Amino acid sequence: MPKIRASGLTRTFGRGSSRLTALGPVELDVEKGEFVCVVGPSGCGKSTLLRIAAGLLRPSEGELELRTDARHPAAMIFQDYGIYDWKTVLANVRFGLDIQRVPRKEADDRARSWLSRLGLAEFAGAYPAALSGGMRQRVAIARALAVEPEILLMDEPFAALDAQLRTLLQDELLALTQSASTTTLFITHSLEEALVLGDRVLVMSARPGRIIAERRPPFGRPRTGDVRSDPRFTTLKDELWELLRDEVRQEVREVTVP
Ligand SMILES: Nc1ncnc2c1ncn2[C@@H]1O[C@H](COP(=O)(O)OP(=O)(O)OP(=O)(O)O)[C@@H](O)[C@H]1O
Repeated sequence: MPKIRASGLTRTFGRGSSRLTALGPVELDVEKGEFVCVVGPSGCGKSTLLRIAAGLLRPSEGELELRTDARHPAAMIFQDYGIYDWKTVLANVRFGLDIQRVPRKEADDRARSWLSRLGLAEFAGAYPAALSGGMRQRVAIARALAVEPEILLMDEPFAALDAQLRTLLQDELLALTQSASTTTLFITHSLEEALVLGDRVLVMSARPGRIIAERRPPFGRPRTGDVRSDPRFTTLKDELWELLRDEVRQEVREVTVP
């Protein structure tokens, strides 16, 4: 049984002459423990897909089903971190556990243990304003992983970070999701990122976004960031870009030609 299944999933926005089909139809199965990356031109509906998966938006047609049990929910990480500035780092990481009514002591212990895994132990009592962008993003990751989610939904979580930090966090995410067998749906603009992280990379068309191709990077599991220097890496990246180029052109044409 797949952990995520979309069938005939479509989303439109607006009405009448301003009606716009943003996404679909999308057919998608993500198996337990699989890491699936989605790439596609700007505006093709990637975030819409993820927001539907997170229950923040409803499909217009079709459905998207997440199969989790109550103890291991789905967690979502956005590009803009989504952490609360008025809560300490520890309280931010404990947030999902508090919602799940995990007893205080256990929640504290679990939150602290995730903070130390992500190198943030000494910042437990700090407020997010005192942290760098990379540290804030690690708080968001710790918060999502602390609930031990069965499914992790990530919308360009590293897009705002510099290249070095991004590489570092990709490697951390690889290690964390592999050790916990988390099922992950990950949106990115970066083909490199998709190839480092994904068991599968799905390529979406220009709007309305449909899945037009799929590639399986031939790097085994457990995997580390070393795959970046694998000769097959560049070949695959070129191949993905080949698939994507026409879609990006189409999107640019739509934006520039009224
Ligand atoms: N709430 C909304 N109301 C109206 N239109 C919307 C809404 N949300 C998204 N759209 C439109 O739907 C289309 C898809 O948007 P979406 O944000 O899902 O694309 P995306 O692939 O994530 O884009 P990007 O890569 O630039 O982040 C866009 O044309 C966008 O303007």
